[in-house]
Amino acid sequence: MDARLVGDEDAGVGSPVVTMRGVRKLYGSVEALRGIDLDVRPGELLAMLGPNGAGKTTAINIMLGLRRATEGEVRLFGGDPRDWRCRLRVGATPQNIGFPGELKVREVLELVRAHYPRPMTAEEAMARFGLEDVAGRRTSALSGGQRRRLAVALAFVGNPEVVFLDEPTTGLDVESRRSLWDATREFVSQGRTVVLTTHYLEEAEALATRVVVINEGKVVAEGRVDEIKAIVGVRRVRFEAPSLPALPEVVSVHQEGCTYTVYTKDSDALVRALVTSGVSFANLEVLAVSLEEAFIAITEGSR
Ligand SMILES: Nc1ncnc2c1ncn2[C@@H]1O[C@H](COP(=O)(O)OP(=O)(O)OP(=O)(O)O)[C@@H](O)[C@H]1O
Repeated sequence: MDARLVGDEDAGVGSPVVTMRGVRKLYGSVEALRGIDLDVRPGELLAMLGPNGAGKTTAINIMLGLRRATEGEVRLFGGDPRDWRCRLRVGATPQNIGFPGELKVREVLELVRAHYPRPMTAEEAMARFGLEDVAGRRTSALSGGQRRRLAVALAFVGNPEVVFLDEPTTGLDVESRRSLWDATREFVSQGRTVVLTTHYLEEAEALATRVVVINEGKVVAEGRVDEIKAIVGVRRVRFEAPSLPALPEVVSVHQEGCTYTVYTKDSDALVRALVTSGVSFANLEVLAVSLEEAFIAITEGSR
C-alpha cells in the first residue's frame, strides 16, 4: 500500500488527542506552516519527520499552546491547548533547555512532578533516564547529553497521557538513545501517546507507529514507516565510469567529469544493474543520506 497524501480521513478509535485543521503560522513574512491538517490518535507514537526548517517545532508548539496559530483550529483533548486542565495531561521537553542553573537535577524533577496528579517519583525518572549519578549536581554543571536526558525525563516525570518530544535524541550517545527509545516504547505500551519530531528516518523506524512527513510547512505524506521509507528512503551511489548506463530506480543524477552520483530508492537493484551493464566502473560507494539530502534529490528528480 502506498502512503497516502494526507487528508487524514480516518481518525482511528477514540477521540483524537490533538486535532489541527487548516493551521497556518506566519512569523512576520515567513510562512512556517501552510495549512496543516493532522490528528494525533490515542495510543499512537507519531513521528513528525522533516528536514531543517520544515515547521515541526512550530507545529508542536502550537499543539502545546506555546504558540498561537495565525489561522486554523487546534484542539488538545478536545479543548483549548492553553487551558491548564489540558496542560496537566501533557508532558513535553522544554524548548531551549534553559534550566535554572542553581537548582540540582533532583530539585528540577521534584518541581515539575509536583504539578501533576499522578507523577512518577524523581528517583524513578532518574533511574529511567540514567541521571542517578548526577542527582545532586546543579543543572549548570551538566554536560550537553545530560541536559538533554533531563529534558526528556521532565517530559515523562508527570506520568501524563501524552508526551511531546522535540528532537529528543539529537546529541545523545548510542546508549542514551537506546534507553530513551526503551522508555518511550514502554510508555506507549501502556496505551499512552507520544508525538516526536526527528530528522532521522532511523529513529522513526525504531519507534513510530505512524509517520507524517512535513516539508516547507505542509504535511506531504503520512503512513506507516515502511510506506514512508519507500518515499524518502534514498541512498547515494557514486562511481566513476566513461558513461552512464540505463539504471533502475533513479531519483536524480549528478555528473562531474567521469564521476556520477546517483540517488536511488533501491541501491541493491541499481548496483546489480550497473554490474551487468558491462560499463567499466571504478570506486563504487553506496551511502545512506540525510533527510535533507533525500528531499533535495527527490525535489530535483521530480522537476
Ligand atoms: N520565532 C521565529 N521567528 C521567525 N521565524 C521563525 C521563528 N521560529 C521559526 N521560524 C521559521 O519558521 C520555519 C519553521 O521553523 P521550525 O523551527 O518550526 O522548523 P523545524 O522543522 O522544527 O526545523 P528544525 O528541524 O531545523 O528544528 C523556519 O523557516 C524558521 O526559520
